[in-house]
Formats: sequence, structure tokens, C-alpha cells
Amino acid sequence: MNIGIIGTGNIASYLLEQINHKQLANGRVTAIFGRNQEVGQRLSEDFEADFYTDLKSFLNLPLDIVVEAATVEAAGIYVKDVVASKKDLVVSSIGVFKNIAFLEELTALAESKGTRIFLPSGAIGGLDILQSAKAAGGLDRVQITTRKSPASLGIEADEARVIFDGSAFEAVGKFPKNINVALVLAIAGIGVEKTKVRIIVDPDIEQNSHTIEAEGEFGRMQLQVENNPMPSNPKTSLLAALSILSVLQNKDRALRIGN
Ligand SMILES: NC(=O)C1=CN([C@@H]2O[C@H](COP(=O)(O)OP(=O)(O)OC[C@H]3O[C@@H](n4cnc5c(N)ncnc54)[C@H](O)[C@@H]3O)[C@@H](O)[C@H]2O)C=CC1
Ligand SMILES: O=C([O-])CC(=O)C(=O)O
Repeated sequence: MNIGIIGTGNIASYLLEQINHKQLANGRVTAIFGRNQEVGQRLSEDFEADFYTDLKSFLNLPLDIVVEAATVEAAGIYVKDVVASKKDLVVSSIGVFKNIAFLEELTALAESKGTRIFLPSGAIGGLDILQSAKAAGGLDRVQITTRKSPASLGIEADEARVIFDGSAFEAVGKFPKNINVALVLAIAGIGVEKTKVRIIVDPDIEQNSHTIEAEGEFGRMQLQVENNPMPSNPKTSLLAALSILSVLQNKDRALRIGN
């Protein structure tokens, strides 16, 4: 499997290390697309993958799958071209789908091109439960409470306080680099308006914690993950990068675990 990555940051570097150096997926990252020539060149040399600043040249390569690991804004510019060029796509910046019509349009395009779109569970879990719970309707309430350090949120705080309380739609508009998890939760569950989000800045923690609560005909769920942040970007949890690696490891397997 030939893998292409959009982005030259923390997740991109992590995937290059795990896949090209440690052989933890059934394939190689053969190409990287980005804007930063200096960083791109360094990654290219360190991991023996070609670096491109021109999207058309990147998408003309024989890539099987492209991983977006950039930003919500960049995903909005590039992901449609990836699918149009008949590549499978993994999206990290799921906030790009806050207008669900765009996800529907992209899915229809993927169907017409015979490709697949993967939305990793990222820094959270419980998406299997939400999807099962709504399989016959009857999922009533979903909420995520995210607690991060001031460094992770990029704001100052002397004591813990709620800095956001609203819908997943609004949350992603205000914190596009911190709350992609709310969008995948909304897509798996009851949608961007009904999914409730609380963000707390807490100077006494170092981990990124996410607590997910859901209720419906199935019963109740509460799930909490306490994520170690990645050393090179405290906004991003290690679990988010691991979930992309896991998608790449499992995508062609005959055995599927979970729904
Ligand atoms: N689904 C999830 O649970 C999570 C998703 N994310 C998403 O993953 C993204 C990447 O995370 P990190 O690697 O930690 O961030 P990072 O900040 O270390 O890297 C982002 C990279 O995107 C590049 N970039 C920005 N705009 C670009 C453009 N227009 N064209 C090409 N490259 C562009 C930057 O140069 C940088 O290399 C985050 O921005 C966020 O949207 C992050 C954490 C969790
Ligand atoms: O990595 C995390 O804990 C969550 C995050 O940044 C995001 O969802 O964008």
C-alpha cells in the first residue's frame, strides 16, 4: 500500500516514524504534501518519502490512500480533490464536516469513484456504542466534556473554568484544533446541533481528558479517556495519531472488530 500524507506536522511525523521506520503498517508512506519546504525536505530525507508542494503532482502519484493531517481549513481545500482522484481518504481534521452537507457530497463522490473515506475515532472512543444505539433510532442524548491544560488550549488560566458550553457545530468553529472529537461524535451519533460540548481549561492537569455521556433506548453510557498529549504538539493526544495508524493497519483486513 502506497500512503500519501497531507501535512508536515506532529501527526505526519509520527506516522512516518511508525510506518517507514518501524514498519507498523502494511505499506509505506511514499509521498508527503505540504507548504513548508524546509520541514518537508527534512522529512523527505529522514523517511525516504518524496515531498510535494503541488497538489496536482502529489495526486498524480500511484497512491492507494491519502491521510489528511493538516488543519480543518486545509482539509476544506484538499479533501475533495483527493477523492476525485480516486484515492481512499483518511481525515484527521473532522471539523471540516461541520456542515454535514459537505460530508454527504464527499461520500456520494466516493461512491461514484469506488473509493472509501475513513473517519478515525481520533482521541476518543465509544463511537461503536453510539452507532449501535442509533441503529434502530432511539439515541436521545450525547455530550462530551473535554478538559485540557492551558498549554494545550493555548490560553492562560489560574484555575479550572468552563470556557465553552454549546453545540458541536459552534465548538468546532471556535476551537478547530482542539475539538475535532466532537464532530466525529456528532456524525456517529445525533448530529452537530444536538451533540453538546463543554470545554474546561484546567491548570492542574497535563493530560487531555474527554468524557462522553450518552443516553437512549439502549440504556446509558459514560466513557472517559485520559490522553497523554504528544510531545511535539500538546493540543493533540497520542491516541489521535494511534487511531490513524490503526485505520491504516486494519483497512484491508478480512476480519472486522466492532460495528
Ligand atoms: N480527530 C482527532 O481526534 C484529532 C484531530 N486533529 C486534527 O489533526 C490535525 C493535525 O494535527 P497535528 O499534526 O498535531 O498538528 P500540527 O499543528 O503539528 O500540524 C499541522 C500541519 O498542517 C500543515 N498545514 C496547515 N495548513 C496547511 C495547508 N493549507 N496546506 C498544507 N499543509 C498545511 C502545517 O504546516 C503543519 O505541518 C489538527 O490540526 C486537527 O485538525 C488533532 C487532534 C485530534
Ligand atoms: O487530541 C485531542 O485530545 C483532541 C483534539 O485535539 C481534537 O479533537 O482536535
